[in-house]
Amino acid sequence: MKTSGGSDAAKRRAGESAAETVADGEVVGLGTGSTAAHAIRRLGDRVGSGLDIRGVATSFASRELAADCGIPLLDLDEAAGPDAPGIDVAIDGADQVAVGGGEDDGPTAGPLIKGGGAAHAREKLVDAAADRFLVVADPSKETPVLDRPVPVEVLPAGRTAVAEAVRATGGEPALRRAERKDGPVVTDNGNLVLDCAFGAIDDPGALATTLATTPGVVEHGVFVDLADEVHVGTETGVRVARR
Ligand SMILES: O=C(CO)[C@H](O)[C@H](O)COP(=O)(O)O
Repeated sequence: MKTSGGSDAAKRRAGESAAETVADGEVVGLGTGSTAAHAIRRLGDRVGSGLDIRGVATSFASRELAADCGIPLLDLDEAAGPDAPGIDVAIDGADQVAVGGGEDDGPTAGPLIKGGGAAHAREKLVDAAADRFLVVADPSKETPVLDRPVPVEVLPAGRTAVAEAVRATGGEPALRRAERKDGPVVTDNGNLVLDCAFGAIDDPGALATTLATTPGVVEHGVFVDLADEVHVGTETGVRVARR
């Protein structure tokens, strides 16, 4: 399991806080990464105590962990068809989340960057299909303005064309390389990832549209208008920002 960012205790508080909101009978999208893994483990504990849920995994890694934790699983196709149960809630991590001031009603949940684990294509399918999407994060992920490189999953044959298109919009693409093998990271879908630096992203919606309409792009890691709640674990508790 890839880990990143803040303390494991903060990630655990965030993941467990979101897992506690899941109710009996729900279908639950299971995110990817070290923070979402805490939510999956907590859900596994609750299943062991009688909670009746079914999970929809967002990656090979989350499927393996959920199976190890005893969570019954559905494929996304089984969960999302016209006569299917749908997804009640998804719990997933983020590499960066824009959290607004919200002085009267508390902090507000804004857009995200995801894909540090190269799972953002399936994550977006599952998170967007859910009635409630809960983001779990530690404080190192919060920012007023998104500025991390955006992971862009590309068809291998489109790698150079997409890189040129990104440069034409002022971005700087870098092919993600594997740490434990010579060569690139290959996603669960058999594609490559370009991490594209744009500096401060003043208009995430516009960037999302530009990337989504670039031929060769399978999916990008800008998630706009999807998060309903952001559970931020701290060293002492959990803060929740709402949409
Ligand atoms: O988007 C993701 C995977 O594609 C992860 O949710 C994101 O990278 C956060 O991971 P972590 O909780 O380990 O910091």
